Amino acid sequence: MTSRLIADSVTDDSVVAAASALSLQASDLAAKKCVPCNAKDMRPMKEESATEMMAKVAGWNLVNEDGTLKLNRSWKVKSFTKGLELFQIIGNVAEAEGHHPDLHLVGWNNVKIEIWTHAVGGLTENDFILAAKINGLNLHDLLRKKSTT
Ligand SMILES: C[C@H](O)[C@H](O)[C@H]1CNC2=NC(N)=NC(=O)C2=N1
Repeated sequence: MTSRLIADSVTDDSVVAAASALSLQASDLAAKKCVPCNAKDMRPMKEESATEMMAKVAGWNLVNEDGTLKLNRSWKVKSFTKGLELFQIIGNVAEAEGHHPDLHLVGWNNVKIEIWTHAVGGLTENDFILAAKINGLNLHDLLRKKSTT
């Protein structure tokens, strides 16, 4: 499986600059509700549109995994149990939205969250809504300092 980083909202200057201008839009995104993924007309987002959306989800990466666009973000947590707590907090948001991330906890304290719309095999606005909602969570007590990678 080859995974190619396309853009991340931390190091890409143009995205960071846009992010400050769009930070208001980020909260707009977090206020939206995910829609059921079984709509027949649902199509995966093009890479260009996804890249434009990255400014609204600070800290997330856009990757292309063998043709499937995905969002991901990693953190180091303070302990294995804090990692499980983080999964539960994010899981509650996912259940409320009816839209779910892939949760990885490896090497006891390395958390990686991947989000994409499985029903269409790529990214939809649902994925960005979920990422924006996750960004709105207070995970401070669970994360090791300097834990966003
Ligand atoms: C009907 C309902 O929207 C689907 O079962 C949902 C559940 N959660 C989901 N989550 C994600 N990430 N992708 C999906 O396609 C998906 N489908």
